[in-house]
Amino acid sequence: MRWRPCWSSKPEFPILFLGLDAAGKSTVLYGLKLGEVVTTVPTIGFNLETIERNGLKINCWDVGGCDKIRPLWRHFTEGCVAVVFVVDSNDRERLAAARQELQDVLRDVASGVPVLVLANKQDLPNALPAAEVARLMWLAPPQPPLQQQQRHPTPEHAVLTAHVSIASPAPSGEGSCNDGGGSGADAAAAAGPAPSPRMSEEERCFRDLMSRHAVHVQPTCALRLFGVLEGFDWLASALDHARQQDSGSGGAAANVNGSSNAGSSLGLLRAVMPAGWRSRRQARQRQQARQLPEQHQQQQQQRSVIHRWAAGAMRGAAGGSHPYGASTGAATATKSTSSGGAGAGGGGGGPVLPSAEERLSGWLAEPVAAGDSDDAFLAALEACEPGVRWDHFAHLRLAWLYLVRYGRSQGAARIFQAVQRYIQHGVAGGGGGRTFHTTMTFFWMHMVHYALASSQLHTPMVRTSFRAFLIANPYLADSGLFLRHYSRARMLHDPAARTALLLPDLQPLPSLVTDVEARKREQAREKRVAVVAGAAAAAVVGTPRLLARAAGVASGWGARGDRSSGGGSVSLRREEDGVLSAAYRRSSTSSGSTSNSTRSGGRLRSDGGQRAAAGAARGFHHRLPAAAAAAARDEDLLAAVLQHLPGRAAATATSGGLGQALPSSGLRQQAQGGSQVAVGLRHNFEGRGDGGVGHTSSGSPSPSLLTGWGSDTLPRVAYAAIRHHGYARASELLQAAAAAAATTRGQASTEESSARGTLESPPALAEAAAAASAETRPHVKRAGDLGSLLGMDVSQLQEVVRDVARGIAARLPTAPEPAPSAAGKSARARISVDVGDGKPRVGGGSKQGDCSDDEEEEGEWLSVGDHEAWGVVTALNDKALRVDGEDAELEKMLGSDRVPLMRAALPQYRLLFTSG
Ligand SMILES: Nc1nc2c(ncn2[C@@H]2O[C@H](COP(=O)(O)OP(=O)(O)OP(=O)(O)O)[C@@H](O)[C@H]2O)c(=O)[nH]1
Ligand SMILES: [Mg+2]
Repeated sequence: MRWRPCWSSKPEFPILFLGLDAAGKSTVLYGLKLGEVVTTVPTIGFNLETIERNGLKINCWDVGGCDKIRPLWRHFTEGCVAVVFVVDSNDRERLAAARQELQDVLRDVASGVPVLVLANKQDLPNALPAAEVARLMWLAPPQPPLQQQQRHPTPEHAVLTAHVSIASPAPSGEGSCNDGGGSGADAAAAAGPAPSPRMSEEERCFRDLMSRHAVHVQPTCALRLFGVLEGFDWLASALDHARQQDSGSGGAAANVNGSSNAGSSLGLLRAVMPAGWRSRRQARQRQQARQLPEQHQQQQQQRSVIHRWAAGAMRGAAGGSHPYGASTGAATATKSTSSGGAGAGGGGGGPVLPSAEERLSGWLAEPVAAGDSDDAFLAALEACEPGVRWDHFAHLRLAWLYLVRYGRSQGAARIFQAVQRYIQHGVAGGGGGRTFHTTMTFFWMHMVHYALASSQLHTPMVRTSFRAFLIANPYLADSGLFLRHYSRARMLHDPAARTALLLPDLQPLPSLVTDVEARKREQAREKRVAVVAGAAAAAVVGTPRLLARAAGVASGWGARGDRSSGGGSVSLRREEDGVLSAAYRRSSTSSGSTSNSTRSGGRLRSDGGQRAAAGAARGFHHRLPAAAAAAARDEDLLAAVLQHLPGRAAATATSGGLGQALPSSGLRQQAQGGSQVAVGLRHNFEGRGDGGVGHTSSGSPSPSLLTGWGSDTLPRVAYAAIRHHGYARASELLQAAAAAAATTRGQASTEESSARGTLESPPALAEAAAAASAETRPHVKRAGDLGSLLGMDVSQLQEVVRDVARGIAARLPTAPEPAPSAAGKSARARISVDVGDGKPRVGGGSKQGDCSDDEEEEGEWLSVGDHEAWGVVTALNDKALRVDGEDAELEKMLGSDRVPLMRAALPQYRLLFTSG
């Protein structure tokens, strides 16, 4: 595409991220942008992100690498000032293909443009070292003639020997095939052709091409953000070098620093680019256009689509709104980002999908035939048996199955093969007239992939049950979903869409699962939490005064700590919206009873409720009865859950009858009781407006209620409920489940506090219960806002399913440390460091409980990522912190004599200290 100048005050550099599919381009880009690892799905089209460094704006174009998209690369080359080529070092078989693609694309890139090759995925055990990647890609200096080399007994030995011979002389940095700061001339010397009679024509050609560029091979692990910055340091110096050379030779490089013609990136590019390259390229394009008018026309179309997306992204119009509205649930997990710029705008809440809802309800209501297993379905499909179901349901199912079983790359290939083969056999849809549609197949495969990636983060069951997958992603049932991205003309009437992958012309397909916009916001807040982490660290070294001061600073209360007060505690609590509450509690001990006060937001309050809730946090259980946990059939699970809902509202509700329709589970009676409870609880919620149903349950259900709730339980319940009752009534059930969770929590609180003998008073219990039920309030409110639960649509139901499932999962007593990719989705961490008696005690666990009186203090809360929270818990417990902050800040926080102590004693964990 033609680079369009952006008249901003800062010079801009367009940089291209290229590489085969799944090499890690998007991961690298967002690692660079956010300093975090994001969850990706294949990029269909491109991502465009601006990174600002040292007063420079770098526009990074991350273009999808799958084979169907690679022809698009050339549209992006014009005007780029650097190429970042990402290689999967673990994918040995495709190194040659990667080299070929690099060669092809560099033909369209101006001479002198530096090329940074990232030998990515170095963390994988089979990854080739960067030097070996360089050698195999002909980026390292050529080997001496064979007769001068040792003969290798085995290929493995050859690789090893070659690796040593290349890597050892590298003068700067591991795996560098030429000096990072070196000029293009240096690179040319390294990669250029050498007088080797053994060199093939192909290699000679490649080396000749590469000799026009400065090249650097950098080992990276994008998942750990290792090596990436080093690579870009090289790139920066290479660009700098190019500019200096250019200005030295009288070029217009003064523009770079914003002097004459300031801000014109085009001016900058012209300064950086050697003269004449543009006209050569244009001439080649003209020639191609003459040769292949149709192809040219198609290219023009693609180009205009890219233009539109890019313009959207440049304007920041992408906005991050998810194309499927609320239906994709998890707050931190599912929004599309500025990927490719949403030229057509995301459309906010998105339309209700009545057809999808009906269709999904219909699918779920279908009886599952005895032999209808996933294996049987695939086997019949692969054997092209005539009777195999071949409709939208079947397409989704086959895409889901292949992606779950074979993963991203292999799965995609199998989907294409299966569909193509099936159509070729003429068995699809009664035969005749059907042809394979590349763009349509791609679209659905991508959407299934996206749905899988975004929902599995918080609902693992979507990987094991196709029906659960559908429930979690109901928008997929809409067979017209593609119309949100493609015009009819493009998808249905353009013959090119059948044979090639056309980019959507309305809005880009989602390519990132992580909500990048939210991440950016969170980062801004995370700065502040470092102070709290400092407070926690101070607690470890036993400095109550510093702890107090740090905590005070952290929450803007002023330094109130006092060594003589006997200390206090800092507690952090992460909320669903990513906010972390921080509270410093000073404690004073008198006559055997502890009376604590929490100073927070300028108010002093009793922390009785907090203590009660903290008890609930530690002792909280949702016990699912063994019968239910073992229930193989979803219907039985549903019935068991209904049976164990608290009985308080049984007397008040008579109209719901959710369980009455349960046809064949044999648990009708229990379910019936439960259904009444469900409705009753809802009424109760609505009536009181505060959701306070918890401990007052007159049915006094067993305190061992609902253990075994996992993130899969609720989707299973929901599935069964939807099957038997339809969406509307199922939503009531979910409300009830949420309420049950709250109720149980109240009971657990009682149980816990009585066991500890610390709290028996009803008000405290009430507080704990209220705090617990507050969680369900949003769900109820959401439903209430609709006017009637019966009006609840698919997307809202979906939201409830996810929210509640997440809530319940988060409450499991042994909440595991969140996986990196799941950060921010489900785990909520609570940390407390008590230094009351001068000996720090560290506590941590999943968040619940101590939220009873924090609501008003929201403004005072600090944020922290899950990793930080969990990291602090783990680290403090292990007594293994690595303090990696500015010495000056540390000293401010801890006193200069303590810095070495901290560093020595706590080597493992990184805490960034800021002064707040
Ligand atoms: N083990 C490991 N996995 C990585 C690394 N970098 C990326 N990945 C994973 O590789 C997969 C592909 O990463 P992406 O960033 O989406 O790859 P991409 O190059 O953008 O792929 P396309 O968009 O299809 O062109 C993801 O599952 C990443 O988590 C790495 O350094 N190590
Ligand atoms: Mg990508």
